[in-house]
Amino acid sequence: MAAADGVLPHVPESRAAVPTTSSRPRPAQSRRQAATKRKYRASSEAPPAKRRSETSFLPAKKTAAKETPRTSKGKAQKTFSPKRSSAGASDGNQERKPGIKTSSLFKNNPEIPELHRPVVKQVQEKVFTSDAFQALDLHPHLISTINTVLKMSSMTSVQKQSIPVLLEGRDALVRSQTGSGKTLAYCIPVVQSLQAMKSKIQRGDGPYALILVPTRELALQSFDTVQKLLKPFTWIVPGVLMGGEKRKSEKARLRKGINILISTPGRLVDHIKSTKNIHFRRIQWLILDEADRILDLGFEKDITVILNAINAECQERQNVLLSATLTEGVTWLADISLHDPVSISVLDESHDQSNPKSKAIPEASPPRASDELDSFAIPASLEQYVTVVPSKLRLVSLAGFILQKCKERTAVFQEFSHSKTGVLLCTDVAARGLDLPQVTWIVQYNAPSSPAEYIHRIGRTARIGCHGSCLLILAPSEAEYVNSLASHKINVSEIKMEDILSVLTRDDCFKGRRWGSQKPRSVGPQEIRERATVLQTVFEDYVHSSERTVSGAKKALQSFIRAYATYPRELKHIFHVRSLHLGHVAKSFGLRDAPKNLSALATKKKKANLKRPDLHRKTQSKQRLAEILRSEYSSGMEASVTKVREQNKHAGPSSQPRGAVRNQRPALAVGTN
Ligand SMILES: Nc1ncnc2c1ncn2[C@@H]1O[C@H](COP(=O)(O)OP(=O)(O)OP(=O)(O)O)[C@@H](O)[C@H]1O
Repeated sequence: MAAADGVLPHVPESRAAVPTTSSRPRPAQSRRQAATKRKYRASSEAPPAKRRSETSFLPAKKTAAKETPRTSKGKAQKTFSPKRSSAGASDGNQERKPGIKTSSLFKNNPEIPELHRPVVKQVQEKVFTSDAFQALDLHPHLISTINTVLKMSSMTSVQKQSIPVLLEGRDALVRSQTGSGKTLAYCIPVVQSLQAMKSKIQRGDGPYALILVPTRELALQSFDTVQKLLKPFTWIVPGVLMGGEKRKSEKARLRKGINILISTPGRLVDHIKSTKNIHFRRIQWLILDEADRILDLGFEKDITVILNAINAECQERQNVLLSATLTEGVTWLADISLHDPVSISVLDESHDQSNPKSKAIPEASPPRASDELDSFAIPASLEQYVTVVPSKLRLVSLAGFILQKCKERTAVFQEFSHSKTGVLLCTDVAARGLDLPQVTWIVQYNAPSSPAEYIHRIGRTARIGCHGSCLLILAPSEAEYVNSLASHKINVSEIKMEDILSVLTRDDCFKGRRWGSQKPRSVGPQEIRERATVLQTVFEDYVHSSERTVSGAKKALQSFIRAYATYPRELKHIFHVRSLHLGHVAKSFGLRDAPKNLSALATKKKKANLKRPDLHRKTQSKQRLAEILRSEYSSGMEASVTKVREQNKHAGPSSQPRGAVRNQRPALAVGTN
């Protein structure tokens, strides 16, 4: 048992607000076997009391040796009224009301394995150079805008390498780490070249540059940068198409004229198919930003449609493809979109700079899931941590961690009133490209499905040389994932769960109720358990306080479980729905038990899977489609949803937009100053 080996004193369980069942000392091996068996048991098959192991919070031997005999208070479950239990957190109320179960957080958990994480040498890139923008052959007004409006003086490495190449008129494939300044690496050359055109650009000319990005948030972010750079060049009009807005008003803006057009692929295809006012006659630049994400979201066919539409009207243009991670998919996209590109990789400056590519567009063949290259560059200023937490304790650990990272109350209040701190609860929609400079911690409440996804999520912090940290929360059965990260040269340090939960001892609002006239005891592991239980009970009381919140928690739980279906084959032995104890996972969403239909669904799916793998594939693909229909990416892009449905009809499950289900995975950004 890794947690707190040999350091924590034991407090008799029977005196706790949430007493444990007593158990006799058990040899380590049989405990391990019991843990393995439990691992494969769904909530409907809850283990009988006599097979329950002692808490995983203390070292096995010590717990066993100091075991307290069962007393009349030592029942598995205590009951409280929701009102009392919430209030009890602050007033130490001793009353109990029957009917509502209190969480037994520290029992029946699988053992937390010792993390043997290999230490690997991470790939690193230099972010900044000492070269000023003045060194580039740019319009003086553009330079002063960069200096005064954007408040930037020296170039980043990727900017120093890319801008001159693009100003020469070459196509480029640009790869550099998250938060290294790729947006300006293409925006500056686009603005420089368009303002310098001999015949001055007219608004009514339509698009000269097309910038494709995967999400609306990114579209707005790039639009903002372009708009700032265009300050001195008011005759060039930027515009954004991204769904969420009425198509009619987008059409009207297109009719008036947009010279630098920023769009998500789905929305653009929508307009290509339905809007007469869109044309590509004068396109001089095609930029594919966050190319890997564009592919992850299943936009391959949209990109092919867009390329064909542009090629039909104009052949001569500059093409740029940018990505933080290089995948086989990105290489495929480079093949179909770039002509004789310069390959720019900040990581490896000696890389072959001439890499002729054909401009012919092959059949859109979706890239394979396991297509990431071996290692990824991570900002040197980004500290990475992992914590192994049993499912039941996930929610309180997350809350404890957030509490730990926030400051004492008055300071927090003052900062909040100035909107400088906050916690952003988000899914993977915020994992790519978003530039939130104040974010100091990224917490991953569940693991990403690929190292590339991991890199993008953590890349929302430690941007442009700033300091940042990240925490990945893993279940005990998922601890092996650190080896998978290490094989991609990703190093993580461990934070113990009890160190996270110890923050609860700092505030008496988490104090548990006392039995009888017991004196307050010193702060120890038992105190931490009690307080974690109080916090969990507050969560459960809140969730169960209305049908709406219960239903929300159930949906979140369902999404969480479904997301397990999307882990690639090579990670299935680590992340598999069968390794989850649904009742325990339910607690991590504030539910007291696993919803009945959920376990039925899992069992049914398991059976179907065993008997008819072909049927299973079909069910899975239907589920994926359902997810896509609900996905946040689909909102405002009805046409692409219909199109996805069409694609599935004609091309079968292999053409499913990859990663769409992954959107449901929760990620979390914590911003503290
Ligand atoms: N030369 C520079 N000097 C200072 N700050 C810069 C410079 N270039 C870019 N930045 C800032 O760095 C941050 C990250 O830039 P950007 O979003 O372009 O990174 P990125 O490489 O596209 O990241 P990702 O791959 O995560 O999308 C932004 O806040 C941007 O304003």
